Amino acid sequence: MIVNHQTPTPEISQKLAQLRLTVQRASYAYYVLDDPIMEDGVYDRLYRELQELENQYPELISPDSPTQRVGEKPAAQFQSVTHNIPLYSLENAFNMAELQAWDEKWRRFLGDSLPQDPKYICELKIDGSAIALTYHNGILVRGVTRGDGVTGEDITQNVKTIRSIPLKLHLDNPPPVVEVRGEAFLSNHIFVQINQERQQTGEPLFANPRNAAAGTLRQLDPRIVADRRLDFFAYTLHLDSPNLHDHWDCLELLQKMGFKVNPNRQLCQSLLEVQQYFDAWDTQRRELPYMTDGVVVKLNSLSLQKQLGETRKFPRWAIALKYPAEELPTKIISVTFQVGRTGALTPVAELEPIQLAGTTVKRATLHNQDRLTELDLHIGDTVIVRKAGEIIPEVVRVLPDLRPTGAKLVTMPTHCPECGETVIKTPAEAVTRCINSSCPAIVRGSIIHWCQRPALDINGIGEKLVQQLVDAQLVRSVADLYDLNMDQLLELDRMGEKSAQKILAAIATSKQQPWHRVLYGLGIRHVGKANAQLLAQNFPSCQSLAAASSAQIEGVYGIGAEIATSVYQWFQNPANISLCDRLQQAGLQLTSVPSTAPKSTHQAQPFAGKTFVLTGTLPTLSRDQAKSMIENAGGKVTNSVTKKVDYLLLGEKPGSKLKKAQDLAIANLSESDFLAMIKSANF
Ligand SMILES: NC(=O)c1ccc[n+]([C@@H]2O[C@H](COP(=O)([O-])OP(=O)(O)OC[C@H]3O[C@@H](n4cnc5c(N)ncnc54)[C@H](O)[C@@H]3O)[C@@H](O)[C@H]2O)c1
Repeated sequence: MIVNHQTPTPEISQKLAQLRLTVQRASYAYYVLDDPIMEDGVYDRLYRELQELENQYPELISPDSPTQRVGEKPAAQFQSVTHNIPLYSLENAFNMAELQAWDEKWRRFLGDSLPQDPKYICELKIDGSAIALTYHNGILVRGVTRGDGVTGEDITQNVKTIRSIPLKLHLDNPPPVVEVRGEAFLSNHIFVQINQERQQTGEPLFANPRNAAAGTLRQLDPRIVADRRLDFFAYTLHLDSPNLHDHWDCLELLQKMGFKVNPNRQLCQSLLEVQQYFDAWDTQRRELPYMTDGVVVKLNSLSLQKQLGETRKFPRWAIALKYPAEELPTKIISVTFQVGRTGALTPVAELEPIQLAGTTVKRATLHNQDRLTELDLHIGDTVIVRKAGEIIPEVVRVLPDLRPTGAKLVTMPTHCPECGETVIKTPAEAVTRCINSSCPAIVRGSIIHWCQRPALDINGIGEKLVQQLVDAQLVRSVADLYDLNMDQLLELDRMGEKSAQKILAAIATSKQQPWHRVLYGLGIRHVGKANAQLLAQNFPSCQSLAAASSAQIEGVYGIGAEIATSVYQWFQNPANISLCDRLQQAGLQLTSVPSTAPKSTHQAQPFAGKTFVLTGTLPTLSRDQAKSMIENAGGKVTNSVTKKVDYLLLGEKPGSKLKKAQDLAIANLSESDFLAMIKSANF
């Protein structure tokens, strides 16, 4: 513990009070209302910050600080009862270094009486709600929520509805008293089902299965509890017996007594093995039908556990090693504005760097003016940043309680930060745009897009070279790339003859790329890879597409009105027509082998009456694109897998929907199957 002997400044006291208030509010919403106001990762981080400040200034610790207790005292819905043995929380570790520090700490605590080769047990940390069960002579007499660890609520009637909790222990000679602890939880698909029902009846949705489980346990009507099919894994047995030497024995005995014990436990000889278990389960856990948020590491020996005992909040012999959060709080240092290839200005938050889901995040997108207004963002704000999967980090929320006094509101600029021209805001789009087509940022963006792999795939032309080419005014549009010569390239900084040759060769090769990639490369708004393919299939030449009416373009399955208008308008601009002419003269493929004529708008709808569910990431289509293609073809997209679903459109890293669909024998479609179905219906 770092103890600071300086008196806290008024700013520190104020910051700590604000932080305490925010954590208190979150804790109440989470434990008492089962309705969290922030992500767990965010809570954990703020809690840590509060803990660290309190460690630095112990005189500022107040007895009502969330760091001073386990959970919250529940609302007086059920009878409040004192636990026979306190129900502790677990200390958290967020990385291996913290796990190592815990290991050193308990070893230090034991001093000379350190045992030889202590073993660890790793168990999955089930994201449910802890309950304490008491059995008298083998009969369940009491079930209690954790509450604040000392007192909980008597929910015996509700506990009796959980089928995986034995009402009578499977023992011939049960001891007079047995205490069992474990986690009550809901499977993911029941959680989805409950929320669907709540949505239909207009009730607020549960944020996650854990809150849903906690909320269910505290339902006053046991019939509702029974209906929700809670499940239970036992993980602690309090029983004095000479035959029990370690935690592993306890888990086996619990199983014999008739409890479900999570089968994915492992005995580990070292922290390295613990790490291997933790890493392996980081992916495997996504296949489980219930949520887990970490691994609980426990010392196996019961005598060691006894020697170490507990602090006021945690056992010293166990720790929860949490999987990295995808949302964390940090601070806004400043906001910059990026101009994209379409001229759209994107506000970007420059952040105090944080480690998020395995990478350092320093910047996050703020999308557009509407988002800025919605967030009411001020410089210096503490914000929640999310990075899920491959998605660019984004600011999802502001914590206004933690705003510094006098903080400046962030607004969109009135002039383009690149070319200085006045920007315009299109009311229909929520986008602020620079409309100067020779704005260097727009030119650079369109050339980078042209050279990227899904477009013309010109190897060797990256952002730096594009910047040089535009700055030297050698390239003002993509067509200029095809006029570049050796001498011009050699004049650029750090450009050798070999590199220049390679670049010219790559530019020449790009002339072979098919029409749909040229179309994608043109960067017409809303025309992504899949749409470019669809359009090129239906309009086999640039000329035919340029001559098509908006209605004809919209007649292509998968092409909505917005895309059609954007394409149509693009070809109405004479500058774009002359760009296409120049590209054609340069030898690019603006025609494909004709296979079809533009489609009429009156085709049979191939997916009429069919219901689709999407899961995972598709190779080329975004979810929105796939959704609009299905809807344009007469189909319906829903979120939950039920018997009424006809197809599961399956991408990479699918979620639990895949398992559910397999159980219900619903047909899977890959993206290529799906595109083939659309295509065959189109021809
Ligand atoms: N989102 C919010 O606003 C908010 C507010 C308060 C708390 N929280 C979350 O709650 C957590 C703190 O809650 P907590 O005090 O219950 O601690 P915890 O959930 O971090 O860990 C302790 C709990 O783990 C559970 N557990 C699951 N599997 C277990 C196993 N195999 N062995 C032993 N225990 C197991 C038990 O219920 C135990 O009580 C934090 O992670 C925090 O993110 C979130």
